[in-house]
Amino acid sequence: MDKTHANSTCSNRPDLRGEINWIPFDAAAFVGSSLRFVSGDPEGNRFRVSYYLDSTQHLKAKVWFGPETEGPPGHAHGGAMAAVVDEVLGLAAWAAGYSIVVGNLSVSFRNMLPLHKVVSVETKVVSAEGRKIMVHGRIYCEKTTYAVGECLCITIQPKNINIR
Ligand SMILES: CCCCC/C=C\C/C=C\C/C=C\C/C=C\CCCC(=O)SCCNC(=O)CCNC(=O)[C@H](O)C(C)(C)COP(=O)(O)OP(=O)(O)OC[C@H]1O[C@@H](n2cnc3c(N)ncnc32)[C@H](O)[C@@H]1OP(=O)(O)O
Repeated sequence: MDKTHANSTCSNRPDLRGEINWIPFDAAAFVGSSLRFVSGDPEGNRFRVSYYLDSTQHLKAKVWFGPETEGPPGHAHGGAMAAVVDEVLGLAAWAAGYSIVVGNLSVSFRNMLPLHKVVSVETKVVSAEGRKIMVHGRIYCEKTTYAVGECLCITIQPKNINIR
């Protein structure tokens, strides 16, 4: 057997089920098929993602970090975590009704994230002032926080966006 996978859960389907009271959120139906970089390959070895809304309508995600997200040996690349924060927090603004792109993203890496792990992402739209929508969030599993993100989203004209 390939040593890399001998002790991993990679060959098993990661459990991306939501928590109690989370309702599945169909991101592709909502924003079109362009959102592929992080969540577009549900059978792949990079990320696998399921989206949900919690009981307070905040966007949540379950994310599996596969072997192709590797940075430090056995752990996720910081850019992989940043990409997840970018997509999930940006999508949270869309789910809250804002047509945005991300203008500024700040990510603090708090703990190394082991490969093959399923983690949760929580989001909260914390303010909306003019065109500036601030979304906060974090990647976590149980009591461990892997990354914290602050995402400044800027509204754009929906007519300038080609959703497909
Ligand atoms: C894929 C993204 C979506 C693309 C649309 C496609 C389909 C839509 C459908 C679905 C999408 C759904 C979900 C997407 C969710 C997540 C995707 C991941 C998120 C991304 O991956 S998304 C790509 C990366 N993203 C960019 O590629 C942005 C490049 N950039 C620009 O397109 C412009 O730069 C823009 C539009 C941001 C602003 O340009 P602009 O000319 O319209 O407006 P302006 O510059 O006047 O700024 C107005 C006020 O925002 C302040 N402001 C602006 N930028 C700031 C910054 N960085 N920091 C602090 N403040 C900032 C100004 O200071 C001013 O503030 P004030 O009014 O107070 O003076």
